[in-house]
Amino acid sequence: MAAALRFAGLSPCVGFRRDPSTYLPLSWSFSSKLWVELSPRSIGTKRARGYPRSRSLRVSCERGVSAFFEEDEAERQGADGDAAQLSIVMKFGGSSVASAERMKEVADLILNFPEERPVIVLSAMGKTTNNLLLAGEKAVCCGVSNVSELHELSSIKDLHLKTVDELGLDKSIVSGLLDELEQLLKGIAMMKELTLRTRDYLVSFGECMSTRIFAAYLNKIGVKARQYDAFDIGFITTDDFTNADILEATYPAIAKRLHGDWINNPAIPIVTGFLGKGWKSCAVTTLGRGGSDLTATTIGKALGLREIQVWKDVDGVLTCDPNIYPSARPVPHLTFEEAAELAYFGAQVLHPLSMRPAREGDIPVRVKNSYNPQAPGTVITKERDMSKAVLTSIVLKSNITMLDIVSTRMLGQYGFLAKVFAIFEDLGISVDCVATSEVSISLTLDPSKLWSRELIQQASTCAKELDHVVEELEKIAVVHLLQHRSIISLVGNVQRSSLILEKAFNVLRKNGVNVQMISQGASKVNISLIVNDDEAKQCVKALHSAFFENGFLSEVGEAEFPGNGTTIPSNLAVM
Ligand SMILES: Nc1ncnc2c1ncn2[C@@H]1O[C@H](COP(=O)(O)OP(=O)(O)O)[C@@H](O)[C@H]1O
Ligand SMILES: N[C@@H](CC(=O)OP(=O)(O)O)C(=O)O
Repeated sequence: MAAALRFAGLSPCVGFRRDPSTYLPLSWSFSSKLWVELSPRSIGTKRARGYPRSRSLRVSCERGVSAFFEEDEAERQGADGDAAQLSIVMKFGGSSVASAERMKEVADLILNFPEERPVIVLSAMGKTTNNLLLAGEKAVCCGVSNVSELHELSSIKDLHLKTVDELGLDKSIVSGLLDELEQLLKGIAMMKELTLRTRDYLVSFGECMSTRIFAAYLNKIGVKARQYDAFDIGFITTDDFTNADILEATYPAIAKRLHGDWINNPAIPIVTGFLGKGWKSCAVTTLGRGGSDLTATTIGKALGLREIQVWKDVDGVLTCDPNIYPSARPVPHLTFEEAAELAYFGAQVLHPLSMRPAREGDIPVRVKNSYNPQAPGTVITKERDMSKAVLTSIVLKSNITMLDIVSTRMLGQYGFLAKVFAIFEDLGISVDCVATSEVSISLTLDPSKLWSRELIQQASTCAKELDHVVEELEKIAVVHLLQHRSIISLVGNVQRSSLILEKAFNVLRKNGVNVQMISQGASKVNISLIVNDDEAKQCVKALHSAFFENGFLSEVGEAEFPGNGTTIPSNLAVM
């Protein structure tokens, strides 16, 4: 859904957003000051068909100069011919493409929907990203001559060469990248340093290899496919290596590239998840762990697709992390807001930012199980019937740091909260949950920033950073740093917060647990309870039993899941 526009002899490209109130940068490389606006006449028809019918687009620059453009003929033809449009995006995570066998199954799955014209987004095979990160860390201190012997490097090589072999493909599809990877690790060993920028380049090998293998396999079995590296087709990000944000300019750029190629020579696009290109550095960036979900929703919005599918190894978004509670059940329907809150508060199943493009584009997201495609999965949409909903899911985020901050001045001191938050702003640390009075404040620190540092094993840096926060706060307050806490988030219909809290506190009281802080976000879909780390898992199990397994009024009730005879563990007290 892109159009090439002619302007003063240039052909900058734009994609069309669905929201008529928003404007697009015409082209990130062309001029960030130039914006494109769809003429009002085009909005209605575009919403209905996913493409603007109007041929006239008004373009204005900051000084108010306007001009009219004409769409490129070839793309107009493509856009008008509905049969030619790409229709959905399907993202397959690492577990879905962990082996040759799995890749064949994914190919079958795609072929089972011949009426769809999907864009495919793939993550790295199995545990490849973790192995790349570990190999990088070991390379820093193992010495150049020992790099070839690194266990993680051997695992990566074995997995990819075996997969290529079992799929009957040529070794050359990955051998060049594997050599390059080894050279990179030797470079890291020589420098004895692994910067965040190099780390992102290092992990990018995972997605670069999985997509090349899969595209080659599809071509081999007679299904035309084309591989794309996201950083080469317009995924423009900030330069925050390991946690980059996608910039607005990405949408028109990828729409133009994917749509243009599809019109000229249709082939299923196979795109690397997780990766982007820093807008200043032009280096490879990554979108944070699990970032392929975000790649998929970004493509969905950019192309105005009908549906975004994320294929996992579970039957959808579950009522709780199955690693904590194996009998957790699939949640049939969620709103974008609920899913975003679940992801933000720690449910590993979705990337925390992945709901944003889907919500902005109003495109349904379906979470499906590639190991069990028959399962209905979870559908995530803008709205759902909340009349019977109470609790949707319980999420646990462990190893949280909590701060109790009490003003050293007496009551009536205005500006205290502002001063506290200014300190966090200065230090670039964001806050998760907050509870306040006029002179005191309890808060938890957003661990995502600290997590990424933990990943690179800079625990000492992390501790130093916390010391620094406390030092600054102690200039205006008495501060207690409380570590090893957990946030239990109750995501659901907070219109019924009294009911949820009554039930939850009864369960916690019977289990002898004292809640140390409670916070209800403005989003009104989440109540967070802070407890000690060592009590948290038991609490989640007890809460899950009480809310989902005792006939308690809940949208996820027995009627929808007949025959689920899960028993309550005997060591838990529930209502
Ligand atoms: N509420 C939840 N619902 C579903 N899965 C969850 C939830 N919380 C944690 N998980 C974990 O998330 C995993 C799926 O996410 P992820 O590993 O990122 O998938 P993929 O790599 O296939 O994209 C599941 O295997 C499960 O262990
Ligand atoms: N491979 C990356 C990106 C990703 O999204 O992976 P997955 O879809 O397997 O969670 C990671 O492990 O973080």
